[in-house]
Amino acid sequence: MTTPTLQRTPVLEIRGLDVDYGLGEAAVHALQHIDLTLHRGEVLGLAGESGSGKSTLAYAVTRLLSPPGVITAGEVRYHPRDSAEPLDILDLTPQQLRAFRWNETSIVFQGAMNSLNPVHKVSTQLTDVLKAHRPSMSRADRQARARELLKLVGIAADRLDSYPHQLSGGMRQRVMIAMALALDPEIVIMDEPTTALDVVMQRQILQQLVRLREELGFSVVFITHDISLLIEFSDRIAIMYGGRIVEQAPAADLYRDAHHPYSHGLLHSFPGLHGPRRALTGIPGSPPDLKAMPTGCAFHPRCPKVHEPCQRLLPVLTPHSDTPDRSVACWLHHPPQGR
Ligand SMILES: Nc1ncnc2c1ncn2[C@@H]1O[C@H](COP(=O)(O)OP(=O)(O)OP(=O)(O)O)[C@@H](O)[C@H]1O
Repeated sequence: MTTPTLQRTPVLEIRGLDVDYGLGEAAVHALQHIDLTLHRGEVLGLAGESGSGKSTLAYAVTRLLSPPGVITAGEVRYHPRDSAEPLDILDLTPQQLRAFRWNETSIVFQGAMNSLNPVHKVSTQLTDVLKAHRPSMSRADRQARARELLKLVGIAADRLDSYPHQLSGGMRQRVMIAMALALDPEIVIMDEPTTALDVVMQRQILQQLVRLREELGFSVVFITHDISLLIEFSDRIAIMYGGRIVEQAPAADLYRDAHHPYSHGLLHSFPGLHGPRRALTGIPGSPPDLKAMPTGCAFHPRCPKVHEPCQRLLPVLTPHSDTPDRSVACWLHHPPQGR
């Protein structure tokens, strides 16, 4: 776990975000009422089983959702560093959106290292990003920036002349991270950035990313299936289940004491890298089918703590009264009143 010097200034505020795949009766509600804040300089981890909506959230906030995905409600407010006025990303024109992407935010997708163009040298791929978005930059400056970017991610500058197939998987992934940082974005979204790599390489790359974040001050949304990596490298974690956030907490607090039975199950489905041994229990059953969601709390059919209101009433994400930094959507912690 990192020990951040967190400034609690929001850089991205997601409010009431709903995303469907498809229209009308056939629509699948992939995200429902997502409220989430990314603070400047923090690493926010997103966890949840396959199909819980993590990638949909990443695509929606960058307006990269392709049909049949549609944003049906909500706001995504971006706070530029030098401006008092936030922008609603969902209202940006295509031209504003182009400037927003790369300049302000960038994404490293799942399996990104395989998206390098095999017929172009690393230098061309890095300088092309600069050419497209910084047209006034001279050729020499672009080359210098490309060298600097490779150095940032721990690759020797002489690799600029390599083709992707001449690099290892770890190096290709570092090149993708260098590309994501090319225009000094405020937000970097990493969707399973290191999954294809071995564990040692994954940790090295993430350690470097966290160091760069401290040096350059960007914020990170980090999505991975690997909960131990998430706990180690995130400042805060949001747990998703069936298209909703069911718990949010600082990573250390979540690790010590998860409030939602689903978070508890996720954390006890993997062996921790540090700390005392704990019994692995896993989670019985499988993730919900979004086309036939259970009534009440979507987790209730799998929940070891299920009790009366859970089948009937949907719990909403509610801040903890003593620690407002934590919130949970569970009737165990916020019993229904008068219903
Ligand atoms: N193009 C699509 N059409 C219909 N449904 C989709 C589409 N893309 C995603 N979904 C559905 O939306 C839900 C959320 O998917 P998403 O990929 O965001 O989950 P995820 O948590 O990122 O999963 P993973 O960890 O496997 O990447 C899933 O139930 C999925 O079936």
